[in-house]
Amino acid sequence: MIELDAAEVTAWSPDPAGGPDRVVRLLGPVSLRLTERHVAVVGANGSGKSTLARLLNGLVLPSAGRVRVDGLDTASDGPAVRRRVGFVFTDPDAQIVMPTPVEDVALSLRRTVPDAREREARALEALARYGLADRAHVSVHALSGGQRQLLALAAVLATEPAVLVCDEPTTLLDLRWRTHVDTLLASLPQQVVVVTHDLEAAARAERVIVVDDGRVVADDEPGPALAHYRALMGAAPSPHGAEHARRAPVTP
Ligand SMILES: Nc1ncnc2c1ncn2[C@@H]1O[C@H](COP(=O)(O)OP(=O)(O)OP(=O)(O)O)[C@@H](O)[C@H]1O
Repeated sequence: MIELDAAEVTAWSPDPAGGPDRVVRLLGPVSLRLTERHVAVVGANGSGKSTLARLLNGLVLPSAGRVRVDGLDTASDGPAVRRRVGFVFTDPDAQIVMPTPVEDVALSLRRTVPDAREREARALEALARYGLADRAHVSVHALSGGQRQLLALAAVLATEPAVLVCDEPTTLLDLRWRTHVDTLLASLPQQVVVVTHDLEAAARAERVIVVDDGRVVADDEPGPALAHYRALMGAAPSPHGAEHARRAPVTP
């Protein structure tokens, strides 16, 4: 379980008026218990979604309050937390570092699988699982954007994290790849927390957290949470009622 207790993130920021740097609050205080298998985080640009996502695996540490994953504190147990919580960035190029897919996935296994041959075999298995078997030995530059995002996911998932946090994993993808990655994320056995601007994808989560101006302003099932977000953005309600569909009563 992920627990945030009055977690706040502050940073030093230059004063636009030319005065001394000031401390600005980027997020919080936020208190949450995340137990659902699929949680979506939505909000305007610059609202604090990435900051919240990064708190969950210790990429960002709280300036005040605490963040714990299965009882492990992100501030004092960072490496153990990062073994439990995998993180996928919007831009796969931010996390692909090796020349070929098989080497890249193998790199992510370096701590858990000491034997190089076993590591390569496990990397090939992971690539096959995510539909990249025939791309295992090509240059990563020969992969499409969608294939690169799949590779980034495969490399993280190969380490078998208990939780996967994805920061806008489909923003750079076309509709076909977006659907593919969304379907993959929905099928994973682990807890998945996804930051997204895709409200249809958010509507399929069990819980939606709406962030605005560094605060959680709604935290609910998709219907009410996304209605709140649309109202906040001054957007018209969903024409298809997409965010209500999942929760519609089922009549026998
Ligand atoms: N290290 C930092 N120092 C100062 N300000 C920061 C830092 N990191 C983020 N910010 C600011 O904090 C705010 C929230 O940023 P964050 O990246 O969490 O927003 P976001 O909701 O993920 O935005 P987007 O949808 O555009 O990715 C922004 O105004 C950003 O400029």
